[in-house]
Amino acid sequence: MVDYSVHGQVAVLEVNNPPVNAFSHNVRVGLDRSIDKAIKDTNVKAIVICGKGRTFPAGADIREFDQPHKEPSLTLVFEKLEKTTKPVVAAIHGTCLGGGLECALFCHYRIAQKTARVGFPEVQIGILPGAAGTQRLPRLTGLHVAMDMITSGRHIFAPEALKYGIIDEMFTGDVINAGIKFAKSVMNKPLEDRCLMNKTVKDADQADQIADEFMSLVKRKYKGFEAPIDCVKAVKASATLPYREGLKMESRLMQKLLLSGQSAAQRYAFFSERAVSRWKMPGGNFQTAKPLPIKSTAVIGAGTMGTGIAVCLLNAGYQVYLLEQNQKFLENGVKTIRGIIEGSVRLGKTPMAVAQKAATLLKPTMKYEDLADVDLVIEAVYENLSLKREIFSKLDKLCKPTTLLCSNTSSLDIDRIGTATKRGDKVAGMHFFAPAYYMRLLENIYSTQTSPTTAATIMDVGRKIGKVSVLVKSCQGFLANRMRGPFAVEAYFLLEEGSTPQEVDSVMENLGMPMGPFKTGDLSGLDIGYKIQTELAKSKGVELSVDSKFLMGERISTLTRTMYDNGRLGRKTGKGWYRYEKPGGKLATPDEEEILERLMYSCINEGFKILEEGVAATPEDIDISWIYGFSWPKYLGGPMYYANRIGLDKIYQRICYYHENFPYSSHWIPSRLLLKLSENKVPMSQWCSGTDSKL
Ligand SMILES: CCCCCCCCCCCCC[C@H](O)CC(=O)SCCNC(=O)CCNC(=O)[C@H](O)C(C)(C)COP(=O)(O)OP(=O)(O)OC[C@H]1O[C@@H](n2cnc3c(N)ncnc32)[C@H](O)[C@@H]1OP(=O)(O)O
Ligand SMILES: NC(=O)c1ccc[n+]([C@@H]2O[C@H](COP(=O)([O-])OP(=O)(O)OC[C@H]3O[C@@H](n4cnc5c(N)ncnc54)[C@H](O)[C@@H]3O)[C@@H](O)[C@H]2O)c1
Repeated sequence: MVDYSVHGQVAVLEVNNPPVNAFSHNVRVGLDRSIDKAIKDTNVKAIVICGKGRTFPAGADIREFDQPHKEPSLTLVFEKLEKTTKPVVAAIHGTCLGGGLECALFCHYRIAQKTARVGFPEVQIGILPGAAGTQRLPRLTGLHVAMDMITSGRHIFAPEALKYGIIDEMFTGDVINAGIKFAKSVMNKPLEDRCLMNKTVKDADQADQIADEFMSLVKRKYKGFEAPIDCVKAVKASATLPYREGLKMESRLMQKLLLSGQSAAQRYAFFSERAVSRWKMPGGNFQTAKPLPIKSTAVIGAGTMGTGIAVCLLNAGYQVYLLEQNQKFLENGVKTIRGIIEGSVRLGKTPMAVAQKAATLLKPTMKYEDLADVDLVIEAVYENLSLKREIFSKLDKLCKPTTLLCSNTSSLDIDRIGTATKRGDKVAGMHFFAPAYYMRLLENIYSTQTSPTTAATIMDVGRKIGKVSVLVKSCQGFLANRMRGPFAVEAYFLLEEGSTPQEVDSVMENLGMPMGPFKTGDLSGLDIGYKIQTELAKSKGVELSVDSKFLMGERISTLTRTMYDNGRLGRKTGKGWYRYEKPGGKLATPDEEEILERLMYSCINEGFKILEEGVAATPEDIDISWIYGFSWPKYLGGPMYYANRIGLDKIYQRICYYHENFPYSSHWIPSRLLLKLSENKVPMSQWCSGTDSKL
């Protein structure tokens, strides 16, 4: 777990725990022994700590937080480093994060490869840097930088770390050689001044003001999250309390956070985000199918989605042909794309070099012929099946045989789009979420024809453009919108029954979602719901009228049509739900529990049906889709995780209750899988990732 070697007078302690050299229990034991050995060896005059393989330790082993803590603790091991009279050098490459950075902060010196990143991402899993990080980083950087890094969890590259004094020097080339060379240069130098515990925090006199500033920032920016608040408290303590007292405060807050439900949910989300990349579909999976190389791409339609998708592709270095039917829309689209990228440069989120390259990669066009040689097309025209089929048929004839043809449709069956071509194996869905350049989720969809190679390629593109991608089977609405369907429909029904948009929204916002269903509807455009409803009716051969309350025996809301007919399309027309007149205080107080249950339990029920049908392979696929597609609060772990926390039998009973009361809404027909799991009291660990037998 820790490889020990001596090079002349320098002992090298190389942490060897792939893939990320996390400080699991046996690494802590191995490091403890190796430190003792190096201290005892009189021939050793300096010590280098580094990581084997791809990285310096990336932190504590997160999986161990679910188990009882085993000694030695990280702090206990690391304190030996600071106490020794031999200089200790952290030689950093890859990602030096969390407990890894804390280890480095106990060393007397830190050097890093130019491409290395350091940071304290603990806040993202609902905890804080609990091995003295909150007390030691401010002693090096001052409160401001430490508060920023610890409350945001952001990683910084070596040049920025050098600027803040977190590292002493940057190096190129081999880590061990650089470490040994540096260690030799500092042998026999006095060490008192290199021990952070002896230092004071340079801007301690402004502790109150800086802490207040960050407290209001985190409460606004990370509304509902507990850890950022405790991070501010712990970092402030570094300036207001003696070192040992500060450590006690850090430890108290850490224990509180570790025991909180939020951290458990956020850790679940961390592993789920990784689990969804291990996709599978009939005939292949992430291990057996290899992605095709993609260099040039095309986006069809320069509207809301097309422009956002183009930004994602351009920022990742893909060439993008942007095709429109209308010259004016094309010009506006190009302006929008430039505006988004320039705005991102101004905010420091996109490097200038990336923006300049993006400008050269964008090829606006009105000619389909320009798309003949591209490797991937993503269509984002109006939500209309016959239009999409017409475009796919044209592309099929025109593009080279290897071109993949994908649609950003929100709901249309990919099989029905694929059959317009003779290359169904190369047709798939790539469903982005609005705004496409911002929302992290990419829902990739396979049809009965799509090949695993196509799936592997679009999952790979998703990764390269920085999305969290899930792969699902095609069905009406796919995973996300199908499950979101009951959520939106119930919200409309609640209105028809007397609630106001503000009331419904605030219940969901109090749960932790950044926006309730009506504000979200205003943002996305209320015409989309109407078009989806009309397309669905058309596919069933039904003509809807203004007062249609049923579609094929199923209750539908008349409000969808009313809003559309009145031109209240949301933000884009300046009026949507939020200029809808409130029926002035005469309605009964809404039953918040019912709002929550009707919105959430209906889609949880749909989630179990999605699992039952294999549309999503795992509950993690669903939860990650909600976290990244609908900004579901990570601290609740996703709706399936949330359902499990509430108890599947309670959920099942309430679903049966609503089914009895709302017989015309098929989304209340209880899921068979939910019944089975709740009857048999199956723990979530058994219906999580890869447990096919559950079905
Ligand atoms: C309850 C009573 C109280 C008892 C008292 C207890 C006291 C405890 C005191 C604790 C002191 C804690 C000190 C410390 O401050 C805490 C920490 O260090 S928390 C961890 C901080 N680090 C992170 O959060 C890093 C997370 N990882 C990443 O960001 C990325 O993995 C990466 C390192 C940037 C690498 O990214 P990629 O190259 O893309 O690789 P993957 O992300 O796919 O990861 C590969 C593989 O590794 C798994 N993994 C990654 N990090 C960890 C980790 N820290 N622990 C465990 N496993 C990790 C990851 O899940 C992948 O595996 P897979 O899931 O695919 O199987
Ligand atoms: N807006 C959302 O929130 C959202 C989210 C996810 C998916 N979607 C889906 O994305 C697609 C596009 O939605 P949008 O909101 O961007 O629509 P939009 O109306 O903003 O843009 C559509 C664009 O497509 C262009 N277009 C139409 N026919 C064309 C053709 N034959 N050739 C070239 N261009 C053509 C139009 O001129 C228009 O600029 C739809 O399928 C929609 O369901 C939308």
